Amino acid sequence: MKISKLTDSISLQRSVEQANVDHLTTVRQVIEDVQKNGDKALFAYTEKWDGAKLTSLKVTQNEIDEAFESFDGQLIQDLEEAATNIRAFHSKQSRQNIDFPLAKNSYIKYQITALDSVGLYVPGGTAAYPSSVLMNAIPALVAGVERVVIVSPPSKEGKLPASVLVAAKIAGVTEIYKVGGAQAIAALAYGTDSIPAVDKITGPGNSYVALAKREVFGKVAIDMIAGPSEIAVIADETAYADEVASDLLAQAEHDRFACSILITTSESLAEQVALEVEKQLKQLPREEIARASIENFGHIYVAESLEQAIDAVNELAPEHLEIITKNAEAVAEQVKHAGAIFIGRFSSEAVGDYFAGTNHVLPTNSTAKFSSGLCVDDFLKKTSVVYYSEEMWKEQYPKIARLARMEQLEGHARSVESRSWNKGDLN
Ligand SMILES: NC(=O)c1ccc[n+]([C@@H]2O[C@H](COP(=O)([O-])OP(=O)(O)OC[C@H]3O[C@@H](n4cnc5c(N)ncnc54)[C@H](O)[C@@H]3O)[C@@H](O)[C@H]2O)c1
Ligand SMILES: N[C@H](CO)Cc1c[nH]c[nH+]1
Ligand SMILES: [Zn+2]
Repeated sequence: MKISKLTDSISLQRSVEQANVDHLTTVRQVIEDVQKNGDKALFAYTEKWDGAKLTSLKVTQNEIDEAFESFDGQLIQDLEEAATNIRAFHSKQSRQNIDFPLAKNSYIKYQITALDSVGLYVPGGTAAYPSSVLMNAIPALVAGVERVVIVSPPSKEGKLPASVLVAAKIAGVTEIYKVGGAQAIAALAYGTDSIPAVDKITGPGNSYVALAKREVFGKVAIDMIAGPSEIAVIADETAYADEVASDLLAQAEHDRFACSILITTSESLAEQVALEVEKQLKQLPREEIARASIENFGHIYVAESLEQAIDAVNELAPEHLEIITKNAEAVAEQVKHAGAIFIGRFSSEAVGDYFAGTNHVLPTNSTAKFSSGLCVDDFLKKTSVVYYSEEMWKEQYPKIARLARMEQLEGHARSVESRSWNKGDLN
């Protein structure tokens, strides 16, 4: 792994930027094709990129039940416990209503409603992500969304992994389609004969998925740009090099475009971590992916001070931030921009990826500067409501009419005044 001194300019904007341009061209063609040719295009792309020849996209109840019955009992228990933790944390998230009484028996408020339909993207190109089923579906169901749809790419045999179907059953989702990538996002946005369109698409995926979500935004809502995974670790001389290396590799193994960055105040830790990464890479079954990610987008920076490291992280706004230093909680309080923070050596990112109860669908590519991780609010809408009594209107309408005329909007002024035209109806 490359080691250099921390300067002002470090970035998560991977040189994928160039690759993204190519990916974007593909993504735009795919979306146009799905819009025009519907299911036919879905079948063609599924054969091209997933190697599966399908004649129908929908997973049957039978397939879900069979997967559940033949699945490892211990893993079902573990998934159920993870689901319980995720549900507990997300159930605490507010559907906070603001009831705001005004004078003269009037009021304004928010009316909070769940979205009617959402499409959850569950990645599956190079690995199965049952954990992403739970992370997407539980907040949607806690919010009260009626139609919750999962899309995920099938294997060459035309199947979804049993683990994904089991997690869907545990979460309580039954509408599942075997389609992934940009074509799945296009289908959810525009609808096809097999897949009726949804109102919002959430969930993580590779750069094709993330770009496709960005392209269909406006036709549907999206949660955020949750692309190839990232981690930044701030560590000082108290950290263990082998532990830090294992955390960097845990992200690198997700994707060739994943990004793992260590910022440390200890030169000696920097050197040891670099050696450890090389050693541990060989122990990973996904060595090839992890190595490509580390070689292209992995970096160790030596900072002059903890303050410099924190400033750099706030500039990076990484998807995940681990803090393995003395007084790590105090350091965490100084972080403004990160998708999720993991404090201390016993809270490695994998704890949150699977189990703690926080959400692992998180903003990447520095979008944590303005986006949050997936939560119940992503599946809710707030409609403002206004009720003015006649007395309230009588007192306020001249002010409102004046403001309208200030904007030279005579129609607005007349509209608020018009209630005085029919005097017979007033008290
Ligand atoms: N940010 C987050 O919250 C988060 C969470 C979990 C996973 N992830 C990320 O999800 C991603 C999972 O990636 P994945 O690839 O394993 O699965 P994926 O499901 O995201 O993508 C697989 C699909 O990509 C499409 N594709 C592959 N090669 C293509 C090509 N050459 N042209 C057009 N389309 C192509 C195919 O349709 C395929 O079905 C990783 O990047 C991982 O880091 C992110
Ligand atoms: N680290 C991923 C988010 O970037 C989430 C995940 C799922 N499974 C394992 N990890
Ligand atoms: Zn992970």
